[in-house]
Amino acid sequence: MSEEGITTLNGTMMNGNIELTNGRAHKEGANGFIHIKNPHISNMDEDVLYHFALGTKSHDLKKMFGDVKFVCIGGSPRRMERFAHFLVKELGYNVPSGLALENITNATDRYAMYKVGPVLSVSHGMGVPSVSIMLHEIIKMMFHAGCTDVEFFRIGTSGGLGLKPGTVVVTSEAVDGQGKASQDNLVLGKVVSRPSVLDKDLAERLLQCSMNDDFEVIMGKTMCTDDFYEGQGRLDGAFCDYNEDEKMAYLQDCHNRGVRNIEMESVCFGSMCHHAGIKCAVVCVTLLDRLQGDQVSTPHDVLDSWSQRPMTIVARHIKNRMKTL
Ligand SMILES: O=P(O)(O)O[C@@H]1C[C@H](O)[C@@H](CO)O1
Ligand SMILES: O=c1cc[nH]c(=O)[nH]1
Repeated sequence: MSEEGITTLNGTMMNGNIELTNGRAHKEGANGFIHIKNPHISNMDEDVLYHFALGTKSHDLKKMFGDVKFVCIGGSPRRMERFAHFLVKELGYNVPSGLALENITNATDRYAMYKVGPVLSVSHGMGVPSVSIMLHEIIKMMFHAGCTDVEFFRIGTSGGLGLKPGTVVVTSEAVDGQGKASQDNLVLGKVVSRPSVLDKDLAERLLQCSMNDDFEVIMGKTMCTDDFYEGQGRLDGAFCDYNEDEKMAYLQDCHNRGVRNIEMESVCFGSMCHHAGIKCAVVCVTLLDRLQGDQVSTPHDVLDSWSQRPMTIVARHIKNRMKTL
């Protein structure tokens, strides 16, 4: 292990898991390090991050990503490219004229990734399987790069419950369709359940980034489902075995339990970041009020401008944090 704490892997036995921290010996509870709870990684000759077309031998991950302090993720590649351009403006970076921001993963089209100073903007596709693969690889990438004190944000869209469409929700707690704040995963045929934990302080700070904007920012629980249609109680999927009263009773019950919006990644995001010792937050705009209907019929140019709102909030937070780095 190097003194600088960046060159080699270091294994420590913790709570029955091999906990790898990149660099300096890791003290239990010490903040800042990315935790890879996998004893096999340190025995591997090379770690290929297949879906990003990156690897520990083919790329100098430390040089490419060692300075990253913020990882912002969202479903759509185009939106995350737009966020990168927005950051260039907000953070005052210069992209030499004639040059475009480069999609770092352009050898594959699974995910898109842009880097603006200490910020990564990465797409994750739709739903838990897609975001889970992406997070495994991005967490390992951060680990191999020796990154510390990294904050992760999901910047997304959602269906609101009892909110004016266009309202932004900062998630206080991510729960599944049964109200559980944990992610169940089938591993070797058995259910492995891990708590989904978002950082409360980070959520408060994000809420305070709301200014005199023409939209509201509120804090509330977010429900994460495995499906957009039946999973979110819609009546307009290809299949539906319940009636409108049953749908409304379910959504009203969710609302009564404090759920203010519904999307498809937050529980997994909170569970994987927490397992890796990463502070994380979820900020989503609501595209419609699910107590009023199911179809997203607002024109796309309006939806596009609404999807900018979570970016505005997170960019303000990043600017504030960068003053302290
Ligand atoms: O971050 P995005 O807006 O892609 O996330 C939500 C949840 C699903 O992935 C998708 C459904 O339309 O939008
Ligand atoms: O209703 C909605 C809107 C966006 N994303 C969702 O998951 N649900």
